[in-house]
Amino acid sequence: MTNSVIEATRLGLRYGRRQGAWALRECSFRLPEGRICALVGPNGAGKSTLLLLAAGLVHPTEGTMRTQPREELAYVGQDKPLYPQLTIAETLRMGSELNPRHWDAGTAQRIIEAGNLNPDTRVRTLSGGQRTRVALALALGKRPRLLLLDEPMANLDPLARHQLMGELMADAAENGTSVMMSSHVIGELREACDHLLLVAGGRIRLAGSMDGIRSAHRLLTGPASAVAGLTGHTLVETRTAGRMATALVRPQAPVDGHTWQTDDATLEELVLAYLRTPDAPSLTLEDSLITMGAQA
Ligand SMILES: Nc1ncnc2c1ncn2[C@@H]1O[C@H](COP(=O)(O)OP(=O)(O)OP(=O)(O)O)[C@@H](O)[C@H]1O
Repeated sequence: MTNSVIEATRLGLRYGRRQGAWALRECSFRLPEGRICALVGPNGAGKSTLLLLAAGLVHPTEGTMRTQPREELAYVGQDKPLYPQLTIAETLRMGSELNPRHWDAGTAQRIIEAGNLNPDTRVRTLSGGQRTRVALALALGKRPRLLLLDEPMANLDPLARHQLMGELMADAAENGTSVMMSSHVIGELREACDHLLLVAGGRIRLAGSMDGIRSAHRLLTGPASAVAGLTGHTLVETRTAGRMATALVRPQAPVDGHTWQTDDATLEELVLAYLRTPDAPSLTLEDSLITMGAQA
């Protein structure tokens, strides 16, 4: 089995001492090394909390989080703390001084140049999107084994988003970097990511390789009267319109092809079906299951 870069076992976090609600509860999963993982879920699902735990910036209330040591991981949060009075060049110099053994000046510089940024510009004069680029240059320059990104592209225009995502993914592929990245833009994740973690209400709903999760599901279209006959399969969601129904299922046996038209579900269809149906049974694929003896 591939090494894990993250292993969460019955992980839970409650903000505040006693009365606070649980932001995450009973989360168990592993992230195999080398994956680019999309972290998806509605507002308040627990995505930022999970990334903070993976970055070692907060500690679990219960359970365990095995992750990478500080010098092997880079975390870029939503607020991108940079020193406003420093220039871009000074910011990168600070990065190299803080990471003397790992620093990859070429990569950091390439990310800055690709955004046509002048290294002598002060951070305080940069736009939100330009700051994102500097924060990513700093993170990638660190040459991390695990890169954690909390909605990294949120304030970028669509073109800059597409470009920076391309640069990020090319860099991760070249260096075998494992990435966990939260975003609400499913289209961008579908292109870039090969692994999925869907969180809702502080719980893991789907975990595993993107291909594995997609091939575990079928979208069925057929007569509404036949829905009752689907009990042999794991039913995620059914929707009826007049006499017709669509059903997202995890087939447990061959599907009756005379009754149902069978299609692959898109990533959007899968995510939305699970979010609309909080009671649908969760799925953690084997590649994401915590097993005894696995090493983070
Ligand atoms: N510092 C905090 N103090 C108290 N509660 C918090 C704090 N940060 C987050 N929470 C709560 O924890 C839960 C999970 O929040 P979190 O920010 O992890 O969600 P998220 O999935 O990242 O949401 P979004 O998509 O809106 O960024 C929410 O109910 C939120 O209100």
